[in-house]
Amino acid sequence: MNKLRKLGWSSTNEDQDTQLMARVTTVQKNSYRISDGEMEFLAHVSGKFLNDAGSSLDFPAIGDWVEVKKLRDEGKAVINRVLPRKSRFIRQAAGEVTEAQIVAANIDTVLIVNSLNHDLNVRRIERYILSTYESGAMPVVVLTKKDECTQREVDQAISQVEEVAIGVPIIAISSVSGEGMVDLLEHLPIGRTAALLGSSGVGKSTLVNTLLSSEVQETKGIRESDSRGRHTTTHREMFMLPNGALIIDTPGMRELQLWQGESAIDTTFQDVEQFTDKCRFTDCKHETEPGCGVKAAIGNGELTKDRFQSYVKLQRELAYEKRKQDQKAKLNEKNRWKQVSKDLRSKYKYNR
Ligand SMILES: Nc1nc2c(ncn2[C@@H]2O[C@H](COP(=O)(O)OP(=O)(O)OP(=O)(O)O)[C@@H](O)[C@H]2O)c(=O)[nH]1
Ligand SMILES: [Zn+2]
Repeated sequence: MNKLRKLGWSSTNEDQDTQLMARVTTVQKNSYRISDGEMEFLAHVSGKFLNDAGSSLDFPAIGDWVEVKKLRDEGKAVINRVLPRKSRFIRQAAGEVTEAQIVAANIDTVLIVNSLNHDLNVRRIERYILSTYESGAMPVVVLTKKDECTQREVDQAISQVEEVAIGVPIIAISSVSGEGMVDLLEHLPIGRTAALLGSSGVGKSTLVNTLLSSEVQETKGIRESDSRGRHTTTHREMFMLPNGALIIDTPGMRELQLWQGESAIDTTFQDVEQFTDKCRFTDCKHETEPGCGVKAAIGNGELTKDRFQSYVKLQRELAYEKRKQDQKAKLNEKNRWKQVSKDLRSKYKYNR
């Protein structure tokens, strides 16, 4: 029981048989790393699970609590059930190929990370706050790189953010000087699970390292019982802080920023889009085409080049993410069917 608490097990599901419970710490291609707070297992879903699963949302995600059958000697486990989720982040389907996917589950607190020194994007923060509430988690806005700003700049940024983050804690920190870390840790108590959300370069990895560094050896907590020392090279996505809080830092959450950017691109780049609407050709690349509304707007000073460039950049990132996602989805689907048919084959053998 206590070992599960360490992993964030909460009293709301105390009627479960805790001997069978474990938490998903990493999702691999067709398998999962799970921990019961004492030992780590390589886990697969059971054949029945596969047969019963209606959609990809039914499959385990990082942060999920699962009911398992443990094969201690082998360090393996079979997942029979995913427990109801307290919160969940979903990456929405794009096109027909990609199905909605769970990115992470049972997150209590989302740290919405933004950098103070450049690019403080209030609209983006607003969007992240909304999706955090939608997921069932609570947001905390973290403004990084305080050491690079004057107090006046910090105050200004905070009051800007306050306008879209009513009732949301806003904490300015510096991973360099350590300022604000104590305030931040107040939102990360023992057994609480937090995840990081924020654009590239705002300092997410640095923040995790800073939070971990006070007693680095304790970060092994979740994985240390891997007696044979295998699988230790797996990319670590769930960390325990020295104070007992859990941090999920998964690429899935990092990609989420772009997926959400997509639906919000219209509102964020309305100023640009009013000009693309004027282009003569609907598939105008805004390069050398005649009758380009964007070129005209840049020419007469209604639109700045910089603004247009960041619009192009975001669109490019989105297109790239989408391609990557579609490819991954195809692969997943293929692997899943491979697994299903393997499963059927083994059942068939067994029945004879
Ligand atoms: N001055 C200052 N620099 C920081 C701080 N935190 C991070 N940085 C720097 O900002 C840069 C980006 O930091 P990362 O932690 O890699 O950013 P990230 O959000 O993890 O970026 P991705 O991995 O691309 O998502 C690095 O050069 C860090 O050294 C801070 O508090 N102060
Ligand atoms: Zn154009």
